Amino acid sequence: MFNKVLEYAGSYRNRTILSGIVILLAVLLQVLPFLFVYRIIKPLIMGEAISFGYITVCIAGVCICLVLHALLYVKGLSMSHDAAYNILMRLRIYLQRRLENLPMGRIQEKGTGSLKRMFVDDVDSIEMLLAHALPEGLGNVAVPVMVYISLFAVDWKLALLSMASLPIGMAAMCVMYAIGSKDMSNYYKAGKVMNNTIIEYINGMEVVKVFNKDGDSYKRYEKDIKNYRDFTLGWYKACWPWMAVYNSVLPSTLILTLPLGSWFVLRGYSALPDLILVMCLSLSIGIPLLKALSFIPSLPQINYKISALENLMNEEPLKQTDRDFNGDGLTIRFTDVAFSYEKKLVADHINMVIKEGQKVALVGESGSGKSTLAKLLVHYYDPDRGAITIGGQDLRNMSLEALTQIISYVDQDQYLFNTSIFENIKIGCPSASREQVIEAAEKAQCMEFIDKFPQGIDTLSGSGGRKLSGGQRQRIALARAILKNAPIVVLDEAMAFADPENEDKLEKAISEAVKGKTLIVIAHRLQSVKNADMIYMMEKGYIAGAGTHDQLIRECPSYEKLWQAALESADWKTTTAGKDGKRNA
Ligand SMILES: Nc1ncnc2c1ncn2[C@@H]1O[C@H](COP(=O)(O)OP(=O)(O)OP(=O)(O)O)[C@@H](O)[C@H]1O
Repeated sequence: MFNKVLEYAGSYRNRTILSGIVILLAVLLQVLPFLFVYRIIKPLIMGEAISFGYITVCIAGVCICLVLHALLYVKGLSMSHDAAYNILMRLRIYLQRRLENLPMGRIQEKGTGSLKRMFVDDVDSIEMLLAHALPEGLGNVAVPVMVYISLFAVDWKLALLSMASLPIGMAAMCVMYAIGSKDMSNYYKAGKVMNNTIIEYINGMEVVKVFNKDGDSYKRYEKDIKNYRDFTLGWYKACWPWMAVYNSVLPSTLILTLPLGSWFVLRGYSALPDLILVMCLSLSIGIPLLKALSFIPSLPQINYKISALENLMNEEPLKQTDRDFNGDGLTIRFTDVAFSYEKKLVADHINMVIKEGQKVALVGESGSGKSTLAKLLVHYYDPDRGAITIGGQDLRNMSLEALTQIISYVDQDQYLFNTSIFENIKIGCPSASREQVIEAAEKAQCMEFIDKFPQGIDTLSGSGGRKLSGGQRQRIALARAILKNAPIVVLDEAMAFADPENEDKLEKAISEAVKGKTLIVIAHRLQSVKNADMIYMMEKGYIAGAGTHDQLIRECPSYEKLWQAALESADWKTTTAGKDGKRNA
């Protein structure tokens, strides 16, 4: 466990080790006063003559040891904390770099809750290991070991007596550790579920209120936090008895030394001064032993968290190189592509050719795999089989930066940062001038709502773009794409938030964003993609048909069925619109 963490320590590794040595010296200075006490008690018991000056020197020795102990302990702890927080910082930076190299899709799947827990809580818990358990634990274990060795040099029989509590204490400790480790994964899972439920509860509060489901939602929330409480208490209850045993037995070094040691002295097997020395030193190691033991209950937890972090670090990174895009043209080609989420195959035998400048639509029922193909094209995932190339260059054979320079991807849920609308659009091209940003906003039909804000384009969009409507957020995303001016545009349900009022505006924004570019569009509304150069009909992860609208109507029954359904739905909307006089289709 220590080794795993120290691998990320870099130059702070030595500082952590040095802090351990300083604390070890501090613990030694905590034991030394007992030797001074022995130097006073022994002559008194043995009836030897000692002077007041001698006693004063011994007491001064005790005081100096205690002061030095305090100073060194503080110094050691400050060094260990300094090293620990620097290592945590390195670990977080390392995790962030690993995360950046993971497929984007995998990052999204993990969810904000669990990633936050790993980056914040799990990494924080390592502070205990580095700043305390490692330096303090080592010092507080090493000194008792040294003391025991010197006790053996004094009188091996008495030394054995003072160690009598060790086997029972150690056995109790091992049992506790085993119980702790066994139930750790359930305890951790319960924490994870509670974490996700809390985040979901907060995120979904609006929906819960709208559907008046306060009761149900709260019940699940309550169930999960109760579950966590029960797991935690169950886990502690299983560990506590063993903790009590080793906490009380281990430091009880006098339990046999006093009665049996006295008997040894009376029978002449041991010398009285040796018994006094052994008793004094046995007493001295009680505090360090207890201190060392105090870290043990948290070790299984920390070990588990470190393993979880290691798993994240060991996840297979996205396959990419640092090459620029140097393809021959911009023809996109999917060759026998297959892809699964976990073990579930969601796309298979995908063969598609999208020529430069073509407008191509992916259609099909919900869950048929359209978005997955878009995500594969923008390299959110690596395909399990087959290849995706642009201009003959495999996506895995270029850097993600190179790919993002030639593709703009707009999906239903574009994230807006809590900065101004201007900054949010500028992300599309960080070097763009204010005029260029405004021009892109105009082309994306954003100015009409931006002008209504008192601060115009400098209005803050709120966390995640909360101050804007879904349709407005989508138009800002399109403005980003217009500003980016990449030659390939992928639109996934770009009209998802379109209401009759802004449908026209969105359509205009889209036609500006895709002018003269290759377009791959995923749309539920078949009418909007009827004129595409090529339509791919997806069915349960396969391409069921490909061609123009007219070809598919003739040759692909599933497309024909989907088209009929689309017409019926349009009819229904027109009829309903006719009834209340509003335009709905
Ligand atoms: N992150 C994921 N993990 C596991 N399964 C997923 C994930 N994303 C999608 N799926 C599954 O993969 C299949 C294809 O999903 P995909 O989103 O590609 O379909 P789609 O045709 O775009 O659907 P829609 O039109 O509803 O957006 C579905 O069965 C879906 O449940």
